[in-house]
Amino acid sequence: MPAGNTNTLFPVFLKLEQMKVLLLGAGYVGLEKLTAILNNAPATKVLVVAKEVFPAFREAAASFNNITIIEGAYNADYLDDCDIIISAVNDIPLSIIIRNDARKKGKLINVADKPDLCDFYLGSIVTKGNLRLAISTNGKSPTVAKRLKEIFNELLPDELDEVLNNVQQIRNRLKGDFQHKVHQLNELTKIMISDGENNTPVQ
Ligand SMILES: C[C@@]1(CC(=O)O)C2=NC(=C\c3[nH]c(c(CCC(=O)O)c3CC(=O)O)Cc3[nH]c(c(CC(=O)O)c3CCC(=O)O)/C=C3\N/C(=C\2)[C@@H](CCC(=O)O)[C@]3(C)CC(=O)O)/[C@H]1CCC(=O)O
Ligand SMILES: NC(=O)c1ccc[n+]([C@@H]2O[C@H](COP(=O)([O-])OP(=O)(O)OC[C@H]3O[C@@H](n4cnc5c(N)ncnc54)[C@H](O)[C@@H]3O)[C@@H](O)[C@H]2O)c1
Repeated sequence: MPAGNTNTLFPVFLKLEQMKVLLLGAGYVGLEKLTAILNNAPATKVLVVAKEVFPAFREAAASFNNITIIEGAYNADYLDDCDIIISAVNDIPLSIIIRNDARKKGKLINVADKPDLCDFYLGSIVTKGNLRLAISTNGKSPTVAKRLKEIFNELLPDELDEVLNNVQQIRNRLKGDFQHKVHQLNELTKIMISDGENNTPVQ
């Protein structure tokens, strides 16, 4: 392990729209997590189970026909027909029960705002067209993650999406073996890491 690397989280980008998410709780935190899902992967099938559904939550879900809401208490059977779980029930003993039920059934769970109970964390997300950056502070400070998102949003040019589309077109047109293609694509994109003055790649 490289010296000083204390963050052992392994980042992945899920094709959430091909999955079924169980969201437990439809209050303030539940709404934050629903919004995170809908902002990033709007066609995801989400089953929401909550004893009480807050009006703002209902309103946010209303225009999506892929969100099903069941008004009722949690029961472990709900875990069976889902791929991953996000729990926002605002009740620590219940959250521990849900986490243990998920473990027994081999399902990954995020217990909102409870790092010790999570199998994975949600990240703070920067999107420029096809480009997506996910930021985590290893759970140290979601507020800093949010600020970094704002900084990257400002810093990254909107034209990046055009660059991605252009390079993809060139990639599709390139002939030759794999190594030749890799070389061509690396030459083509060298300018992105040059200092602009003398085209020297930044080390
Ligand atoms: C990134 C983001 C994604 C999302 O949720 O979509 C996210 N939290 C966001 C915002 C945010 N959350 C909180 C505040 C209030 C200020 C503060 O407390 O700092 C703010 C800021 C705000 O809202 O302004 C409260 C909070 N959150 C956690 C704790 C518990 C603790 O820290 O121990 C507490 C205290 C609860 C309490 O005291 O009651 C824990 C987690 N929150 C995480 C993710 C995971 C770690 C991510 C990482 O590795 O950095 C992790 C571990 C688990 C998880 O929930 O997945 C989203 C950014 C949205 C954006 O980009 O705009
Ligand atoms: N900034 C704001 O606008 C605002 C507004 C409200 C609350 N808050 C903050 O948000 C926090 C509370 O939000 P929250 O989302 O954690 O709690 P919450 O009370 O808003 O929501 C909890 C959800 O879990 C559900 N639930 C509880 N037990 C259940 C069970 N056994 N089965 C199924 N569902 C169950 C509830 O019905 C509810 O839908 C507090 O810290 C509060 O200060 C902020």
